Amino acid sequence: MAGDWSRRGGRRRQVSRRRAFIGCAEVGKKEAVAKSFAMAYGDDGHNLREVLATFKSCLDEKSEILMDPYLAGWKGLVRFLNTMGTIFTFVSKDAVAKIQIMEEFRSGPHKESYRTLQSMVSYEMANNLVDMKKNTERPVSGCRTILRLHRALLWLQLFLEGLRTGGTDCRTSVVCTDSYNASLANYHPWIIRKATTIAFCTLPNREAFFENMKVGSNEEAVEMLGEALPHIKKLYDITQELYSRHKLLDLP
Ligand SMILES: CCCCCCCCCCCCC/C=C/[C@@H](O)[C@H](COP(=O)(O)O)NC(=O)CCCCCCCCCCCCCCC
Repeated sequence: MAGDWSRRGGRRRQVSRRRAFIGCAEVGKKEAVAKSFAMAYGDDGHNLREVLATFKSCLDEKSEILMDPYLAGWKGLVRFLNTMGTIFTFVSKDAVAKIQIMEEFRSGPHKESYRTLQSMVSYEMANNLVDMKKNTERPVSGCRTILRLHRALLWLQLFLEGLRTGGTDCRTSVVCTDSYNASLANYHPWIIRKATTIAFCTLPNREAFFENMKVGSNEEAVEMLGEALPHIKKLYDITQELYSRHKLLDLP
């Protein structure tokens, strides 16, 4: 009996060790995933100056938009967003999901076709990979994924311009809401618009927002925005023209 017990005990210990091992493995995997997420999107003392400069490096000699720095710019913006409070988690999660879709294309069997936004459009159009009407069976295309980030780039441009030109008494939440209503809001259902505008109310005043940007004084922040904005605008305009030419601006 005792033998059984110890055997049973041993087996139980074995099972619990195995469970524990699987548990640890699961925990380990979860921790590894969380760690890699934190490394990619955590607040590693984001440097917004570098992030916005990344967008400047997107254009190649043919004025095509390089995918890698474009995605790197968005990853940097998400890192910054993650310092604005958990209320924006639903936003950063959506952005991360879209960035990861594009990173998969960029590391997949046709990665060269995704080197630039222009090559992506040509490849996906030529191979009939773009869903022109809502057909959930088909895999999500790069064109529709980038279109969502492209629309957000207009919001970013309007928001940064509003911050740059607003006076010291301008309210970040108002600038953010106005920029959102003039851009992304047109593509979001009521519930998303509601959640987003509520989240905007938690934004600090302009002074505190600039401080969180960690780019020096207010004057230095305004100067940095003035340097970055023309490049962001150029990216937006080139993408808008590309999508308009291929009638892709309304992809579902
Ligand atoms: C500083 C605070 C910034 C707040 C962010 C403002 C943008 C608000 C976007 C609201 C998105 C809501 C959640 C997603 C909704 C999606 O349904 C919707 C449609 O996608 P689907 O067709 O696949 O469903 N997704 C989208 O429209 C894409 C949203 C991507 C948002 C990226 C936002 C990154 C923001 C980075 C802020 C950086 C500020 C820098 C300041 C110096």
